[in-house]
Amino acid sequence: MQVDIGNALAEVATPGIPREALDRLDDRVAAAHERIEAGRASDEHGYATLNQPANVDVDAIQAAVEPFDDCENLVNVGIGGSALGAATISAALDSDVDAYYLDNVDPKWVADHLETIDLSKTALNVVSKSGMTAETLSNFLVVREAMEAAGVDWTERTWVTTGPEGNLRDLAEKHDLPSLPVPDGVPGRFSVLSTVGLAAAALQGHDIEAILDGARDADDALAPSLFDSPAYAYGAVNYALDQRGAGINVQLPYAESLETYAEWYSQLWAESVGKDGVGQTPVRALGATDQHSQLQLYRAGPHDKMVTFIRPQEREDTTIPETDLEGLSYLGGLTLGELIDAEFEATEASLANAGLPNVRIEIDRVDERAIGELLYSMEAATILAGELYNVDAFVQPAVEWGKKATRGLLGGGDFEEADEVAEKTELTIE
Ligand SMILES: O=P(O)(O)OC[C@H]1O[C@](O)(CO)[C@@H](O)[C@@H]1O
Repeated sequence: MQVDIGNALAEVATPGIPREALDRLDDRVAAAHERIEAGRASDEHGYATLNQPANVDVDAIQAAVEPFDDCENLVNVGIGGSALGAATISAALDSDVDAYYLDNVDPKWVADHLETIDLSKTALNVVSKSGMTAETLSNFLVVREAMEAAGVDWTERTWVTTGPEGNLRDLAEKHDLPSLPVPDGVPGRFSVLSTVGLAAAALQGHDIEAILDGARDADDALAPSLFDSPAYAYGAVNYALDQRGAGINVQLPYAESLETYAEWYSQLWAESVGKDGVGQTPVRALGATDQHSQLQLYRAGPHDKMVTFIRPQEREDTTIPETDLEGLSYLGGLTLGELIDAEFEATEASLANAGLPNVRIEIDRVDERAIGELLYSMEAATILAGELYNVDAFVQPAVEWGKKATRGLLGGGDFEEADEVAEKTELTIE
């Protein structure tokens, strides 16, 4: 993986990072790296994330999914870190198994899926670190009922990935379901390179050893200087630009297979650094599509953002047929890969020309090893940024109020503010 930070420097960008400021920041990166390495050495909560490749029991994962190797579909019920990592790998890589990620509790969306998926040929993976998440348990109960209605023995089609306690662990024990543990000391959003992300990948026939090899490549590339470490360079530049006013970071992958990656990155970054009034806001976008949507704002709007361009250096390709269409004959004989790469470079140049800071991330190709390297690198970048922001990157207390309010509104628990859940003045426009 390569990270080009040239378009984030003050020589070309506003806001930009003066080179001497980056040199000073590098001293903080070195100290942060030392802190991270100490946390890894003692398998400290959160820092243990970066030890994942060595801690994954690949044989246990393969054994857990082996009973389902006849399935045509995977339904993964989970939300947040219990879905987005596995979904990122599914979206990136080809498989004969159709994977569906039921994370949201949109009733029509869930019902439509259950009407179209042949549940008799489906493996159900229920994933929840806590085993208590309302969306996940509700969707599991709905899918189980649909399986029963379809005459499918759900206990023969289900495995569970969860912590040592909670409703899902109880369910697995009660029905003797195959189950996988979630790793200790790894917050859900950081758990893709563990059972949480890799079991679904294994079931889809992906080479999880190659994914872990890519993660090891990224681990090997960590160094006590941002100038020697692509992952730390990215985390440090995001932080430094945020400090200078680029409070938004647009994730702009130029590959449909990386669109879900932008969603995964958004949770990873936002839940990790969004604390104590600080934290850059990740925005999910897609190239070339958003050149016809948001680019106007990126180039001519406020310079309160940076853009992260991501692309594979190698692509499968398709030739554009010759044409005599007025003004478009130049496209004939080119390939769609040449076109999207030209758009990538032209859009990057357009933003650089307008002085908007941007960073280029390039991976070799969209395959297991490169995906593993990208995912691990972003985990390391986020952990480094947490050190630079001086926040605890491994908790997410701000999500709890809403959860309690939801339970309070539904009678699922005491929540004294329930009747003040949405304080607003009456000004409804009809
Ligand atoms: O895996 P669980 O415990 O169901 O949590 C799902 C998601 O919910 C959160 O805890 C936020 O509410 C995320 O951090 C986590 O990835």
